Amino acid sequence: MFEDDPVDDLPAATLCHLVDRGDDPGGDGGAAGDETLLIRKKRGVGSGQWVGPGGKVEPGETVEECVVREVREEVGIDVLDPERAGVFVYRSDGWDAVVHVFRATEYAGTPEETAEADPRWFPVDDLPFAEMWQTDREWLPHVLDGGTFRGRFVYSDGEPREVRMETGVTPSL
Ligand SMILES: Nc1nc2c([nH]c(=O)n2[C@H]2C[C@H](O)[C@@H](COP(=O)(O)OP(=O)(O)OP(=O)(O)O)O2)c(=O)[nH]1
Repeated sequence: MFEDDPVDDLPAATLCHLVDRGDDPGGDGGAAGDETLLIRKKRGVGSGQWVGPGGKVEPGETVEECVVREVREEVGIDVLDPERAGVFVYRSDGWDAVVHVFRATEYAGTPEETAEADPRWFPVDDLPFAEMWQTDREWLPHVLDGGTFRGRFVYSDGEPREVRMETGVTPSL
């Protein structure tokens, strides 16, 4: 899957997909059923789109530390039980990365808008795919359903040109 990629040299990044189950997920008075927290990114790579919170791993930081820090910085909550759900190599004209995807169900605090992100809960069966990275629709349903994946997505001119994915595998490189 990653034989042609310099995975050790690519920048690492994280994404967090928080799933809230129960009668009133998110505590926002919304409908019953599973919901997931997405942010509308205000700046950086992919700004304007809906994505899971996350960002680049800093020097000396583990991916687990990164995902907790990024969620706190972007929406002001503490994720308590992040687990690895997937990993993908992302290649494009201007930005390449290894992206580590986490799933979580426990958190402390209430998501708040920050300078970086506008958070909103979405029903897991009604996600805004038209305003998301195109290849997220390939893997996000598996992650929200408790599954795992590995993928390789090559974009050029903003369009996915190569899409490879396997599910039900250990989410490591
Ligand atoms: N959902 C989704 N996110 C992706 C894809 N490819 C990709 O690089 N990303 C994410 C991973 C990182 O979270 C983000 C790029 O980092 P960023 O610009 O948000 O980093 P950051 O918030 O730490 O920003 P900075 O302050 O470090 O510049 O883009 C993709 O295909 N789908």
